[in-house]
Amino acid sequence: MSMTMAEKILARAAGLKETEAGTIVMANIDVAMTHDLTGPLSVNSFQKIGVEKVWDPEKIVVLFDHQVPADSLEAAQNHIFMREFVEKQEINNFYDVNEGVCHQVLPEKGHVIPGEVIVGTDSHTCTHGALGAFATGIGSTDMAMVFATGKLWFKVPETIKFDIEGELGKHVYSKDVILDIIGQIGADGATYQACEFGGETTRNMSISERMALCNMAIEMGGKTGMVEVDEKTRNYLKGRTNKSYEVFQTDEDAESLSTMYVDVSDLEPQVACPHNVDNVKPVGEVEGTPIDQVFLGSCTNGRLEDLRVAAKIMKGKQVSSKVRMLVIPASREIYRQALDEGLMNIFVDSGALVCNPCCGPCLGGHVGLLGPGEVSLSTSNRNFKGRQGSPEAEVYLSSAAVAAASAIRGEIADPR
Ligand SMILES: CC(C)[C@H](C(=O)O)[C@@H](O)C(=O)O
Ligand code: SF4
Repeated sequence: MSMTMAEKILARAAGLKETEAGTIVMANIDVAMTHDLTGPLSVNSFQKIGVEKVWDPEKIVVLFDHQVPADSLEAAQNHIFMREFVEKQEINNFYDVNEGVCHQVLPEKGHVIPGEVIVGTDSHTCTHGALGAFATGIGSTDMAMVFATGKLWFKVPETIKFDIEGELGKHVYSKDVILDIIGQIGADGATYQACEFGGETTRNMSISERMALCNMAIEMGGKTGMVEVDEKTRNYLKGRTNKSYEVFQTDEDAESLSTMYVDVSDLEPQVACPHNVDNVKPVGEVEGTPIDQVFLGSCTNGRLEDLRVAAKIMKGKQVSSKVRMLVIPASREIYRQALDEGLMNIFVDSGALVCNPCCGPCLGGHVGLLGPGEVSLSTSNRNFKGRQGSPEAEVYLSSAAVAAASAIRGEIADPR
């Protein structure tokens, strides 16, 4: 039977020869991730079940990233609570306040393996599909069941394949591609679909760029984002994991597969305007919009390549006196590499603030919140009302290049 990558992975995880979209399967979970914000809810629910020990401590990853270091008494208490859980359950895969954002740290540390089923109590867990896994966000009570049994049921999703073709122009990146797609099909355009990104353009993208695509699958309602494993994937995994893995590919004649053709050859830098991710416009239409803050970071665009692009634009220039710019590398590894490459000097010399790897102001829970009436340009993935602080603030989303150019200009600017 012809199947999609998502169907094949879920069938494998459920111990079945085959399955098809719409079927309910009970899958064995390969990796279960929780963090400082949703972890306490998951652990509370787990404790209510009354099971003493988690099913397999080696398959659980606990990481602190949303409020690190603790910015409130509540956050500090959450951290204490989770550290106690980790110790009691003998969970070795524990990353405290110093590693960075879960969706960057998990792949870096070799927890993301092609063909595996990864669940996390965070909606952007779909990012990990960039390495050919089936990865999805789940609720905290679902996670409690995973902790107890190692299993979770799924309705097998249909797949929408984005066949992305064309060469990206100067200062046009995967962020612009995904914003364009979301703008076209809307915030519910791929509801409960496995969003598979393919085509020549995707194949030419780095793993970081593919992660940015998959990261935002949830912003169009997707169950997960995925990219087929290739040489780049294998190279990325080298040195990060010794685990052998199975590679699954979508059969072109799979029944539950639909395809959307996306031509990006004339694509301009894109910006998502307040207050919805699908309110997307070419940068030219919003050029000149005054901004108060620029946030370069997050699990969407806080990677080394993003920092490089921004540093190149900002080198020798000053951040506008009207703007606060926050640079937050997505992980310690990225931070370290950026230091080695001299990128941090460029940011600091330009007047930007460099913070420790964390989610930062992305969801308004930590450093750099916006006040009423303020406008932010952010490389993250959501711009909902109140997302980065005050409900009376406005958030625009863009690539790192648009963010850097705008920080210098003091208003939304075209990096070209
Ligand atoms: C805190 C967490 C539940 C949340 C998510 O699930 O995505 C956050 O990471 C976000 O980006 O909004
Ligand atoms: S960086 Fe933002 S989107 Fe990503 S996990 Fe953190 S809060 Fe969520």
